[in-house]
Amino acid sequence: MSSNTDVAAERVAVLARQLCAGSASALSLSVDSKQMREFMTHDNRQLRDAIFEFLKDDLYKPNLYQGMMEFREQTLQRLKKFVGQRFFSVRDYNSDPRRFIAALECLMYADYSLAIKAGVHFTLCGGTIAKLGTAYHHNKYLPGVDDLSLPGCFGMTELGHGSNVMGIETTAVYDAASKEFVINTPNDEASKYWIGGSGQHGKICTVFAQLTVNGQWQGPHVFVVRLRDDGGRLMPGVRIQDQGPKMGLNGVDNGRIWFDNVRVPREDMLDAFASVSADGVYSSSIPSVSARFGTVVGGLTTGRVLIASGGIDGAKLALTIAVRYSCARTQFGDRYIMEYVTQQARLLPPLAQTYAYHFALGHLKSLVAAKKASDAKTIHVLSSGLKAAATWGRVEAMQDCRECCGGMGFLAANKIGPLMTDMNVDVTFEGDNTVMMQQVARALLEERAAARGTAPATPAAGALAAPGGTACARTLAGLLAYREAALVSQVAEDMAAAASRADGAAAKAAASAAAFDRNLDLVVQIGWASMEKFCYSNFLKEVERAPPALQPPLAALARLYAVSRLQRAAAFYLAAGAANRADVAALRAAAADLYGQLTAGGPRCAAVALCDGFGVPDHLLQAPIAFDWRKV
Ligand SMILES: Cc1cc2nc3c(=O)[nH]c(=O)nc-3n(C[C@H](O)[C@H](O)[C@H](O)COP(=O)(O)OP(=O)(O)OC[C@H]3O[C@@H](n4cnc5c(N)ncnc54)[C@H](O)[C@@H]3O)c2cc1C
Repeated sequence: MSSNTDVAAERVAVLARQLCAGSASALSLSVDSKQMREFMTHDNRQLRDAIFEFLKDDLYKPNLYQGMMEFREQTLQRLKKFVGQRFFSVRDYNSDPRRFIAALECLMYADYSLAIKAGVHFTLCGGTIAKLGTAYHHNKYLPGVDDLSLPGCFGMTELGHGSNVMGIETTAVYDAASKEFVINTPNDEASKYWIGGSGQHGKICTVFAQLTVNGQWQGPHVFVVRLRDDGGRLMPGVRIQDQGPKMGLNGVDNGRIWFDNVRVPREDMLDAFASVSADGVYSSSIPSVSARFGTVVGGLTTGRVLIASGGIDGAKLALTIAVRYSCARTQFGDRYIMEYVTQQARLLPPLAQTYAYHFALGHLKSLVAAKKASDAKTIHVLSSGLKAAATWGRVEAMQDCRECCGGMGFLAANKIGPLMTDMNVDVTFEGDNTVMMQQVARALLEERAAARGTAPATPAAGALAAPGGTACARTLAGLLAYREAALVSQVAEDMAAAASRADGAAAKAAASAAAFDRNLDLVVQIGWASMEKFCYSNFLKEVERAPPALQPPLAALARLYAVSRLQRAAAFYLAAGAANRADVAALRAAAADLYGQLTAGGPRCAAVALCDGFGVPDHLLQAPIAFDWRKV
């Protein structure tokens, strides 16, 4: 290829060849799981293999009998031993984000508490210092993050302010006489709440506080605050209450923090985007408080990427266990339980979806690694939407996997149950999912307003029921795109109508915002529709990119992903007139056909090989039923 134009032209041609290429229907699909694993591992293969090998250490074997305090100590020891290997550095957060992400991703397979304790320390604390700090902070703190001599916390949330971060009340007032910031918790609702690692072990915390300099409020800024001294004693003015047992994730010591006139040296405000001079002059290249705050939190998307990744990897673990078990377990004679269509309908769409999310995340990580300023908005929107879709998808997939393993799914040794409770919080932290989906919808509504978009034309019903309809990628993609456009249009028109009835710019903005809130149910659906449209089109590109032997099973999974998402939204398409009863029946038939292809062959079927293609090492899969259910 001689130029970018040629590359783009070839890409379009390749995709066009794929669209409506017809059904690749076959009785069964063959999958080389080793080749699939290699294809699925986009980056840092050697690093991942080395960490997986290291995690064979006995310290990382599950201990299901210990209490909370022992679990916390074990998690700390696990983290210390991992850190001692120096697989990566917190500096990779900026210089090699994919390496940083890959190293932390691997921990999730060993234990979610370990992954979160490491994530809070390296990503939320260390990454914030790396991203929002400058050379002074890097030199002062990052070595202590890398060797864990300064266990770190991230202090954003307050008792009264979770999703609304701009509303935090912790204050930081600059005292020019002492050249220090004075940090205070003005009331109990302003106490920092849920702060991971602060209950017992944390020594430093990146604290978000409302900054005032010379009586002028400048909005939230981030300060590195010492919580405990080298001996682990609380610093003057810092009060911490251990939050005790939680629903899950009990290897992490969450705490509640109050600050009472805590003095922080002027240099310890993270100053990549704003600074305060010794004599108390505030300066920033970003003039408005809201834009400044947007830039600050916009730089911290890696945490969200890792939570999305954890959700996807959690689904991989649960699906590998449940699919293997379902293809080996017999019931009512010698029928494998995977032969029941109910079992297939609960396990195979999540399998397809997990592949779709894995590839979507790969795309997101490549955007993060490319570090182009022009991608900032896309990264924000995609990381928000994918975090919500992947974690909500994980919740559902794991519950289905648990049920599909019958009583065995309830046995803690079989891993799915404990993982479900540990991971349950991923729909909430790093941005509540409902609020995350709003970010996606807001971006689309803004784009539509800027483009002065109009309502999309409704596709004619009957396309899916036509010959080859459900095998036509263009038809499937078109319907997914239509749902996004139609929902955006519906909400945009309601917001515009509300604004047109109000007088004056402020009243119009308020009326429009109220209409947005009235439509929040649709707004969340916009988020889903947008992720489905993106994940499917991205999946098709991965099919084209795959080695020829992998293309048929990947194409079948891509098709199942689209078909199952359309099935879910059948009521929408019927109500819109974009589908009829025959279309809905065609979707059901297509799903059944794909289930047949994926499960033909019993224990050696494509579904098992596709789970093996996720590449979860056996020593981290652990669940006895994933190997021989008769030997639990
Ligand atoms: C185990 C755990 C660990 C955590 N670790 C940390 C940490 O280390 N550091 C840190 O700073 N924080 C941490 N958090 C806090 C976490 O980020 C917050 O819990 C999260 O941001 C949600 O805030 P909230 O709990 O106040 O819920 P809320 O924001 O009060 O949400 C409650 C409900 O209200 C809904 N809601 C809220 N606003 C809207 C809206 N605008 N539109 C529609 N619905 C809305 C939500 O969808 C949700 O259903 C942790 C939380 C947990 C549970």
